[in-house]
Amino acid sequence: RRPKNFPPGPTILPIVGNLLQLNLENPLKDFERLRKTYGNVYSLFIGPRPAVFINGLKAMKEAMVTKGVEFAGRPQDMFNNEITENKGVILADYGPQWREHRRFALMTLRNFGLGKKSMEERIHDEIQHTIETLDKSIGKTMSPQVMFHNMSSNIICQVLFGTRYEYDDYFIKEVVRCFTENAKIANGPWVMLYDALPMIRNLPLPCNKAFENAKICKGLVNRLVSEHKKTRVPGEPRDFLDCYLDELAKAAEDSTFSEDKLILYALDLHFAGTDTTSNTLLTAFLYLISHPHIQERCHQEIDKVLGGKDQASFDDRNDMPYVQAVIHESQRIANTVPLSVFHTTTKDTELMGYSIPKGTMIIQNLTSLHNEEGQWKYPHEFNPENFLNDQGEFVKPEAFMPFSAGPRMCLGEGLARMELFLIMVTLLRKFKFIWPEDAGEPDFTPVYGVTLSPRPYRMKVQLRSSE
Ligand code: HEM
Repeated sequence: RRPKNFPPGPTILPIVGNLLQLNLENPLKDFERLRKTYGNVYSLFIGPRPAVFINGLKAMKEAMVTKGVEFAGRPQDMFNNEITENKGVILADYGPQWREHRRFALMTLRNFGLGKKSMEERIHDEIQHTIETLDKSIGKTMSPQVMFHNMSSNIICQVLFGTRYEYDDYFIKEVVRCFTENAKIANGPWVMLYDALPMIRNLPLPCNKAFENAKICKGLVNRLVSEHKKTRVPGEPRDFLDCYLDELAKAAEDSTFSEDKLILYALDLHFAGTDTTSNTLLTAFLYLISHPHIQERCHQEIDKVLGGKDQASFDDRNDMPYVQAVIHESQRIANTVPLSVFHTTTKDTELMGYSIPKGTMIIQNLTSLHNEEGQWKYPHEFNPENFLNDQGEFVKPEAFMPFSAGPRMCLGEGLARMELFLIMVTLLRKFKFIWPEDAGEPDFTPVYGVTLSPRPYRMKVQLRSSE
């Protein structure tokens, strides 16, 4: 039964709750349908566990911004907590471990961005390797899937481990494979059942593959930690691992830092920084190759602003309103993390007049913001005009929240935005990307997972200087 004044929802069945009313392969359409029936704040039972769904800008702002701390918890004792052994930052509950590890990650990202070699340079270095891959495909068609994953993975690897990997290196191939597989398993049908029905947890379920993948990744990062311990110079950190080891050396007794957390913490950041940025890029390029007039306008603006400059800098975005609009529109349409990361309430609270007890699971339906009627000029089509005003200036509507909002908001937003801009501008400056004539109609329906990804596609690569 729903507690008194709890958000409404469909009838709850014993044991399974509302699971049978959802398409477990991809429940996003069901969540939209339920929103139409029950309003912007409704509830569903995942087995015996109640979950409140938040839709639309008004309710989202009240929860995530106005009452941010009250909604800043994370569910524990779920499948994904077991995978990360409660040691990272993404799934850590609201409290000292989360706070200290979040602060540390933000500080490290900032320091390695502003240090000797700026983040912009690191990103540009990696883009050069991608350009080498693309150069080999000029005049041909190629699949961008793994390329963008390798690229995003390497950028965050430089911060975390002080190194990048050749695209055929075992480390990056395995890590990218494990991340992409686990992103689909992590909220797939078997995990929904695992979380809902504790009695099945010891069975050999297909989702257990995620544990094997996590073990492989842990082994790989463990090797890096051991190497770092041998070669580091205390007080002269080369990367995130060194910084953490330095921090451990001076940690107070009540510190939440510990060596056994380091591997999963690094993996947390590596995963969060890989599958998100690359799926956003894949979506952006899918739409650019299927909307050649939009790509052409980007080419014109990039040529005009960069002129004879060697390379783009992140500051150039201020002179490129159209490109900025295209990137943001790609993020809106990509809707890369459609349900954000699940939250919980940290105390008894209220939302839009409903009462929500402490510890209730909160699911942010970010899709509901990105296609909300009244918030966008063109909510249901790919159109950069959504981010341009009548003067052609770039504007960001409030309902744009791909990184979520409030205390748990994505801590990699700054890095991700820099990557998206520099990668897209640099690649579009040099190449024209074309939908292959024999590829049929593009399929824009994304594949469901913790991150949405476009269906695999191919693109033809042309050198712009040869046009
Ligand atoms: C386009 C790229 C990205 C998107 C769309 C994205 C989106 C998100 C979203 C929706 C959340 C959940 C926020 C919440 O629970 O309210 C999140 C959390 C997080 N993201 Fe990102 N992200 C991106 C890139 C990155 C990158 C590059 C990093 C690299 C460090 C990163 C690290 C994290 C971390 C650590 C969290 C957990 C924060 C916490 O729980 O306090 N993300 N991200």
